[in-house]
Amino acid sequence: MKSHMNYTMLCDFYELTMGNGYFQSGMADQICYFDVFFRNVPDGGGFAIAAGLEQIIDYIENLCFDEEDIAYLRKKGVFCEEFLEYLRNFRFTGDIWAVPEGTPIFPREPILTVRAPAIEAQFIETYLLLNLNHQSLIATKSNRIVRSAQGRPVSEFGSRRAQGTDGALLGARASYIAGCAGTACTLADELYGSPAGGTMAHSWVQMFPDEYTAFKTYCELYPHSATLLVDTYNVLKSGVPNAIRAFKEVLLPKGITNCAIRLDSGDLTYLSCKARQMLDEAGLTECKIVASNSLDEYIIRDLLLQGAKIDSFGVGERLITSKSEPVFGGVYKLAAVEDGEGHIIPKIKISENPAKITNPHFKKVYRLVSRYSGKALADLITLYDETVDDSRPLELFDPDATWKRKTFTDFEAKELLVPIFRNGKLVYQSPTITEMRAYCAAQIDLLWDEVKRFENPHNYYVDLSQKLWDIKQALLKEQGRE
Ligand SMILES: Nc1ncnc2c1ncn2[C@@H]1O[C@H](COP(=O)(O)OP(=O)(O)OP(=O)(O)O)[C@@H](O)[C@H]1O
Ligand SMILES: O=P(O)(O)OC[C@H]1O[C@H](OP(=O)(O)OP(=O)(O)O)[C@H](O)[C@@H]1O
Ligand SMILES: O=C(O)c1cccnc1
Repeated sequence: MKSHMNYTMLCDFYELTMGNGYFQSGMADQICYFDVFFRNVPDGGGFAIAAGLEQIIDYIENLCFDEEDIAYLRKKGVFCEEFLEYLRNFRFTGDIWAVPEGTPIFPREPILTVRAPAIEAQFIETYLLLNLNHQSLIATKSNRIVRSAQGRPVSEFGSRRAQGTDGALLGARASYIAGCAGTACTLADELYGSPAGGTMAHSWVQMFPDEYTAFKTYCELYPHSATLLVDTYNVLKSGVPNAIRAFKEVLLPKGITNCAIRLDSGDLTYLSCKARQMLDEAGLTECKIVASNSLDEYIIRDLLLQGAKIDSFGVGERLITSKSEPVFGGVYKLAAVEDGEGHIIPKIKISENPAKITNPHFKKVYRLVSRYSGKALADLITLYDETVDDSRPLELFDPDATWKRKTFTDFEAKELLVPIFRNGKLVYQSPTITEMRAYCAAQIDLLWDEVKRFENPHNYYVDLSQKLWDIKQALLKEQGRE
């Protein structure tokens, strides 16, 4: 990263008023456990992809109020002087566990857990959520689009239609982790290493006296990366013929056959098939066809079903805004507190909607992967001090319909949440973005196709251990809800 922006004040005001309240009520140092989890996979998908952790690490490491912040808060007239003084030395001193970026995640399981003194744990909620929510949303959407392209590269083209600078930059980052081949966004490459590249705009073609001169000039300037936009005037009557002429006159004499055209309007199936035929007849069999124009996973799937001859896709607005479902819905909920003598007291949040009742206590998440098929079987949420013994058969049950039971054998149990901060100190070495991208692809490979399909995906099991289930039931009973 080039520069560190301090986002300490990017909190919801109630985090400060509650902090001031905890401070004045003598609860500042009470240790709390909060979980981040989400409830629904966007677009009715079978899984989501976690992203945004690196920005959270950066935020936590740089947490501090400066004199201007303190003066501003004093002016609000609601904070006591002792609390403002406390904020002067405010740092994060707690623990954080999280799933690595690129991990496939499922509803209701913790994807990040915070253990920290009350004020600190409460204070970081908004920044944590906004990062995980945004980048997980874009990673999830991007991965759907990438999968719909069935191995053909997808470039992220959305900066110009993104919702603000972070929407563009961090969206490009998340899309790369999730499988996009690169981005049109130059700064996203410089900052995060998502490879930047691109083609040309219609204005380039319009700037020249004629289309052929525009193409020829571009090929002369960039002989090794010429992708010519062929739809400014008429794709089949002028765009493709002029591109063929430019390739033949400028590139072929140099022995360069690696070139491309881009289609950005009209019927992409019809035009790509016709263009393919024309290129092949001209001997340009290696010339690739790129398509763009308000694409998403459904249109791409449709184009390929129709037999479109498209080699790669540029996808902008519908990816970078996750247009079809623009909210990820991750939440931050209190799961437990400590009583001062090291005992963990589980806490629950009740709702009329059973799906919204939280899972109490300090927890771990295991992913069970079959040694036989190599596929993920289920995730199991346990108490923090439970260990899954994967050398023995394990019976799991549906937490909402406990008579539905299944025994798993011959599996490997892998913990998903890894330590990120210990006593305020960073203990995690972030992988490179390329490693995250490779990890993401490998983890998605563990999922059955049934979980990955777009329509009515198979419901992946996220179960509770017996001990955790018992504690949840006991808390529900206490609240008269059982
Ligand atoms: N064969 C196809 N099957 C399904 N959808 C397609 C096909 N070809 C193109 N599309 C999609 O249809 C939509 C057409 O958009 P639009 O109505 O703006 O037409 P256009 O060709 O872009 O027109 P314009 O010349 O104004 O740019 C885009 O989202 C595009 O990706
Ligand atoms: O449709 P999207 O998925 O968002 O993909 C990005 C779009 O952005 C560009 O169009 P724009 O009209 O902004 O500029 P141009 O003149 O270069 O085509 C490009 O040609 C794509 O159509
Ligand atoms: O490089 C491109 O072709 C490009 C970049 C941004 C938006 N649309 C297209």
